[in-house]
Amino acid sequence: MQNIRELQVYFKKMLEEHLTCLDKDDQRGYIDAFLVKQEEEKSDPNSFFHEDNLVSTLTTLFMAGTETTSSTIRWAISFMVQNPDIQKRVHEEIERVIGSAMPRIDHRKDMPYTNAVIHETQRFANILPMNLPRETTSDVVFQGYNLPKGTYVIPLLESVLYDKTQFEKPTSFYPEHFLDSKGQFVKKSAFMPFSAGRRICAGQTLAKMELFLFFTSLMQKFTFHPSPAKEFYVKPSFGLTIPPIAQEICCVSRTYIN
Ligand code: HEM
Repeated sequence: MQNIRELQVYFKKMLEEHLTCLDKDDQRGYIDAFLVKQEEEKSDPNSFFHEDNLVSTLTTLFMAGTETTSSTIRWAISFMVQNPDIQKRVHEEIERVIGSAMPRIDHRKDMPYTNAVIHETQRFANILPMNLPRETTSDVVFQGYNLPKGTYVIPLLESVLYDKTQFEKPTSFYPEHFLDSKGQFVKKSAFMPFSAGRRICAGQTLAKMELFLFFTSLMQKFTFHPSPAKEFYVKPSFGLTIPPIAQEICCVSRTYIN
């Protein structure tokens, strides 16, 4: 998919296909539910349920929901290559809790170390350091500062994710940030890669499930090593979000899996 325009053309085509076999008593998902609502409200000129909004929300969901997760997984793999001891502990936990079964989301509560590694990946990778830009819709007084209506606001997530009053080793990859002394997972209020407040990431729950399932599935099947031919670096690149730079790595199949 080259750009937003191409994506929109693709979604418009998809809507036409959905319309040809739409059954309001057997809705297949978001698009069908939206189209049924659109039909119900077609006489209302102020309805939000029209084609432009459907294409726009689909484009937003697609763009917000793909690169974010894939960049985070790329960081997680990079951190595993860079930290073989941490990778080994994740493998051990997977062997103990999941074995060769297919990873499921209910495994997560029994996998504090892996969960901490994923949280630490999101904290340390910091893929949206400047969040999404926002604008005040009315005059606001925030902590003694006047922000007139129309003020451009860039909440710096990085300032929280790397806050040394909240994280013991903010500039290191340190999964223990999310573990207590007994090795149990602990939540941190400063863990804000999804932002906070009313405009917090709409896909947060889905993203957390995806990250756990994708990461454990990859780690169950592979051990990740640096390529013997090239030096391995963990460095940020550029993009809509911030992924790591592209690198050659070796993915060695884990033999205990049949
Ligand atoms: C690692 C994965 C993800 C991260 C780190 C992430 C992070 C964020 C952040 C920081 C925002 C801006 C919130 C704000 O303005 O305060 C955001 C917005 C949003 N995200 Fe995510 N996101 C992720 C995955 C997803 C997924 C999987 C979806 C859906 C499929 C999604 C859908 C959205 C949408 C629709 C918004 C806009 C919300 C709004 O403006 O009200 N995100 N995300």
